[in-house]
Amino acid sequence: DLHPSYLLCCFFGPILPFYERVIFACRDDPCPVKLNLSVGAYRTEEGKPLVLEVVRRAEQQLANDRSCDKGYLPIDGLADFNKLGAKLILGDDSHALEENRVVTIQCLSGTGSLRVGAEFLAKHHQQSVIYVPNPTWGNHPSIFTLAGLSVQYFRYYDPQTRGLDFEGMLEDLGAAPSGAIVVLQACAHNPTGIDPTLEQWEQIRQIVRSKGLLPFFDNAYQGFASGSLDSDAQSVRMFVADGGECLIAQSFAKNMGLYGERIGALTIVCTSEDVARKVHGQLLLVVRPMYLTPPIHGASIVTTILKNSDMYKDWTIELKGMADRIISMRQQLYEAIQARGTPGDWSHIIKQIGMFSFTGLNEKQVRWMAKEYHIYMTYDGRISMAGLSSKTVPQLADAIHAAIT
Ligand SMILES: Cc1ncc(COP(=O)(O)O)c(CNOCC(=O)O)c1O
Repeated sequence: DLHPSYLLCCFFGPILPFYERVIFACRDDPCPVKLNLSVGAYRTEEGKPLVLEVVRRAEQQLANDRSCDKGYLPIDGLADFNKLGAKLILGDDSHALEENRVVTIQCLSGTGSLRVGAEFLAKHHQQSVIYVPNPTWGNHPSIFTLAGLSVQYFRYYDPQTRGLDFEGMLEDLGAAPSGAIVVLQACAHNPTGIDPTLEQWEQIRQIVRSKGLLPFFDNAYQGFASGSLDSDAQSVRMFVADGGECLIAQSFAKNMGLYGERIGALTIVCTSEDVARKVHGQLLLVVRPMYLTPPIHGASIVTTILKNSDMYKDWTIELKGMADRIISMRQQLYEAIQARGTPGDWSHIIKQIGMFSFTGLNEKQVRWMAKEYHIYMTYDGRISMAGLSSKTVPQLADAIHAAIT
């Protein structure tokens, strides 16, 4: 009969994911000019979180609407949200939507969509092997393993070129067993910031289809990468257009700034309306014992914005503003590094896209920069470009120069 505290101590051992260790080290650093570049959330030029103006207007409209209540949503969430969210990623002219081959259910943001999809696949898909990029978002392996899938990796990042290991990726996908699930980050790859070109996506699509692999898109940054919702959806739409099956995890955390509302959706594109109907029923059986029904507020905000053409337009303007600020930070950091004559080719800083940049700094250099310059990033050298501002770019460029030379 183990004493309860003994059990707890077994669980809360010293091993914290490196992500948390960096967060705590930064939090505990008393330096007034410390710089936290490890958090994957947008910050303004002033370093503050951003609530979009259009979100505030939508919330005001909801607050004034006396017909709104706080009753349970259905298990699959807010119907209008599901419909509008599916159109956002698949496109207004999607044949899959016209042919009723699409199932979309509201889930707890991107993470919840990935988990529900993984639980569904573990239960119904004939292959339990799921391939993820190497490297990938740190939470992917746990989400899929806990759902009962067996995680394998395909080559993705080439440390020599600090770019995509495209040949290695194709070779690994070509060697995957038929029916294996393949996780593809739709845009703004986390942690590398490296996306395939459209031509490369087409080659990836051909090998996935020819090998009978099942694509599972993680679409956490639509519109946030390039500033265009349609451009950032091209990889997904390329696959859906060929009539094959795929899963898509959607998040409104980054592109609508709704991190804490936990609003997202899982879309499964099927080969027929009849299969879609059966898949929908099975998804309800996954969700009900997991969390019964999803939260209403975030879904109401997104639906209010997506169904009102003026609010939708205003959202796209604010969204492009966030993407443009990050792109500007990339350009400013690259120029500051160049101005210091820091050895090496740093063009990957401006070639990469989205929230993150894989700097190529090693763990020793990252730890030294934290100690000497109070600059914090994950130990794999990933920095959140959203954490930078025009004022702090010189501080980071100085630190990189000192760490390299
Ligand atoms: C690729 C990817 N998928 C999914 C998600 C999940 O996002 P959410 O569940 O908030 O929608 C995220 C969120 N990233 O978290 C920040 C970080 O890596 O520091 C993500 O990056």
